[in-house]
Amino acid sequence: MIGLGCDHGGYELMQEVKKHLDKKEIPYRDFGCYSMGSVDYPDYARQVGRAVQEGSCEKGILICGTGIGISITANKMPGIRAALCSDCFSAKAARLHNDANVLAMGGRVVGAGLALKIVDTFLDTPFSEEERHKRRIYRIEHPEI
Ligand SMILES: O=C(CO)[C@H](O)[C@H](O)COP(=O)(O)O
Repeated sequence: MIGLGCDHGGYELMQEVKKHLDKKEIPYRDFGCYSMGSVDYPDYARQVGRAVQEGSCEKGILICGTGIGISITANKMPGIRAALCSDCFSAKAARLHNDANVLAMGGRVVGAGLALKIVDTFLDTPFSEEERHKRRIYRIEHPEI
């Protein structure tokens, strides 16, 4: 299950992402927003972040205008590793190296064609399980080490 969240700046691109996931029969839960009306992105980042923290969603996709505010918010939540991506190389590395569990994108930054490729790359790439990456990820949540 993929958790989806956006603000008004990401709403249109999120509709494209939803159509794409529908075509691929990938299940998702849409936490909103549900229109182009102006909203506050922290509300949606937190709902998706909580679903990923609790395990009801395996991964999340967050979209605001730039992807910046929504990823900053998600990254303040323990256990959430949100990667703001505008290219497939970063999306792949975010999974391989960082075991990112949330993909963030900017609806005013990337076009739908590229965004859907980024989504596919993110969802299809497993974590590398390499020791150095595991150690570094552990250290993200353990600043005392
Ligand atoms: O990208 C964003 C946050 O990082 C927001 O989508 C953006 O700030 C919304 O702006 P506005 O209220 O002017 O439409």
